[in-house]
Amino acid sequence: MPIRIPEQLPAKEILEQENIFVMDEERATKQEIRPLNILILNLMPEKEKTEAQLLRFLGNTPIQVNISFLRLSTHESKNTSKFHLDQFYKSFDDIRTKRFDGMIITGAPVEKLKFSDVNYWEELQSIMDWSSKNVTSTLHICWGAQAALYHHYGIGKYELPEKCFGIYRHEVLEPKENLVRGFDDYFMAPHSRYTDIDYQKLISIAELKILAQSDQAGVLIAASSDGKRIMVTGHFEYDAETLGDEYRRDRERGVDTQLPENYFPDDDPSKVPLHRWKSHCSLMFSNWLNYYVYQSTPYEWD
Ligand SMILES: CC(=O)SCCNC(=O)CCNC(=O)[C@H](O)C(C)(C)COP(=O)(O)OP(=O)(O)OC[C@H]1O[C@@H](n2cnc3c(N)ncnc32)[C@H](O)[C@@H]1OP(=O)(O)O
Ligand SMILES: N[C@@H](CCO)C(=O)O
Repeated sequence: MPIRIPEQLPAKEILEQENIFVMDEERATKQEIRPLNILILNLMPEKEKTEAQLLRFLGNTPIQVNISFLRLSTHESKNTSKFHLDQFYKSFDDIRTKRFDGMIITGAPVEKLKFSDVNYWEELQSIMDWSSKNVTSTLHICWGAQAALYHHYGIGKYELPEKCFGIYRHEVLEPKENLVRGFDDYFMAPHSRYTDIDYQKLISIAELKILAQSDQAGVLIAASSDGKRIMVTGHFEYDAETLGDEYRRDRERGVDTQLPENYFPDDDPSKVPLHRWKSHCSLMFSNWLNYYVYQSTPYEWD
């Protein structure tokens, strides 16, 4: 939340130069407060796990947050029960006339497919177009980020020689950007994907900024300059055990997935991994909800 101080206080200028969020009294007296409405398009097969992972971080705010879950009508879910979806999820038709302050589009295990071969691609494109007009800021995760970069900016993806799988060190490239406000210069974050985005095309698009990247894993966070679209290519929201679960799942199925890098203590899968990215993930979600959603969304939509 911003600090409120008198307009003339000398510290105001110093703090503004450091990019600390300072609100003068005039704006503060005009600011109205209401709960935020956040929509989550959950494309992950194990939806209940993802719900808990995201809600854990969205719940860390002094502002009330109303959550709605969105499902696709053009895809029948194999791994989540119809009962759960009917009970807790809405369809695009249910919400298309509404406005949301923020939206999250999750990852999905479809990255090896061409976008057009994903059976819900057309519906997802309609939802992404709708989000441009009806949502203040949309946060896209992993394949959701690849889909947004392709759909909105024509940035393609390509298959990596080996799965990008582990906990990698990232550098903050734009420390004054609100999304990474308060981040350490370097921080850890998980990746779990077989594909990567076309970096040359990404840097050619003036509207996009890279906020954080890793020498090994590439771009982690990119954002449009107006903050309407945030793309996170990794899985910041994953629990401590998630990469280990994916590793064991693949091994049990005879898939030759390598050990997640920099993950198990001593690279020993029998040892319990530490959660070393939780605080930065928490900060990123708080920053997103505060600066890109709450401070930017209209009090009353037209
Ligand atoms: C790059 C990223 O975004 S990473 C995020 C994805 N990672 C994860 O979801 C990790 C957890 N997932 C898993 O462990 C596995 O997907 C499992 C165990 C749940 C299921 O694996 P499998 O049995 O091999 O595959 P299955 O045939 O059930 O399909 C898995 C999912 O792929 C997706 N999928 C596969 N083919 C298609 C297709 N043509 N179009 C759209 N979605 C597809 C679906 O989401 C499907 O799950 P759903 O029907 O429940 O939504
Ligand atoms: N995180 C994913 C990658 C698949 O797209 C998994 O291993 O399940």
